[in-house]
Amino acid sequence: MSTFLELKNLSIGYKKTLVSEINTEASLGEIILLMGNNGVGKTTLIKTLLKQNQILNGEVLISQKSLKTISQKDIAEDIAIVFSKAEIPTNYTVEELINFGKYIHYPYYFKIDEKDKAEISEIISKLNLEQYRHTQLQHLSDGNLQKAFIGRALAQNSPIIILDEPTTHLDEDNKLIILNLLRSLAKTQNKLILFSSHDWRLAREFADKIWWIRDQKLNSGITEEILLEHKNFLDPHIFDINSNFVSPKIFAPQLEKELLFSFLQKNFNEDLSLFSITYNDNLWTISENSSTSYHKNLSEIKNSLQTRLKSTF
Ligand SMILES: Nc1ncnc2c1ncn2[C@@H]1O[C@H](COP(=O)(O)OP(=O)(O)OP(=O)(O)O)[C@@H](O)[C@H]1O
Repeated sequence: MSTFLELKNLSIGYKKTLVSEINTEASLGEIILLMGNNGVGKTTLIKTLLKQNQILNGEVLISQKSLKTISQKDIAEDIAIVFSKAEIPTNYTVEELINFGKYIHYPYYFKIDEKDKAEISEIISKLNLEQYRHTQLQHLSDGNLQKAFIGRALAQNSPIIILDEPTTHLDEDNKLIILNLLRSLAKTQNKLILFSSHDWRLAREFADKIWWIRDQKLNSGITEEILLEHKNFLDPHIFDINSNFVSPKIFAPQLEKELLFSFLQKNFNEDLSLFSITYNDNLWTISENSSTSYHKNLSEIKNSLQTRLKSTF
């Protein structure tokens, strides 16, 4: 894979610098998750790449061309942006929206030709939007709306697709559909996909790399390497609702780990660090010194821990 997008000593922001000395790169076929707390500058970075915001220092190279030499009009040849829900144009159908992706290449009076039409039909079918082809955007579900915007970006045929918080308004099912779709686009169509989110769980499952903004710096790396370096990102201690509660050691896949943590935190006000709880083959094992017990579900775990705590104290 060769580098397609390079950020060199890049500083971004407004009057005030938000992130400085960004040095990183990305290749076609990669999917990159842009992370960081509210207000760190994720949208500002995206706007800078789209030339909607001035570079404060350093440079951006797309396919070895400096962004400074690419006109704002031509940037759409390189980067497609997928809008979020807030920006729905009303009274357009799915097909009309996806057609717009083609217009960036032609003057305003242009009419799309047969080849473009065939390509648009293929995009609609790939996104499973056939039955909504003539539906107006305001009547679509959030997931299908997001797909229609992705369709527009695909019609644009640009090598880079950027999405600002694409999953924020989506339920879990739609989130998975969209993320799987993005992953398959990166891999099968060799697109470079950059999307921002607050959700670290998405990183592990969907991103090849993380760009992570903190303390005015952008850290970048292979997802698993960043997560190994910062194990606390994977700890489920996100919402500390119970100050006396101390978690047992939990050995389980991330989702089960988070759910068990959340369940225990709601039900115990004690230090459970003496216990280890392991999930394997749909069975939970509680170990404490030399005693071990097996449980099928969370309520059984709760009963067992309560009994053990009573006998300890
Ligand atoms: N046009 C502007 N002029 C000056 N400051 C701005 C402008 N737009 C945004 N900012 C400020 O820049 C900072 C970063 O904003 P930005 O939207 O890039 O953050 P973000 O990381 O995308 O946040 P969020 O996760 O909340 O979307 C914020 O403090 C914001 O108020």
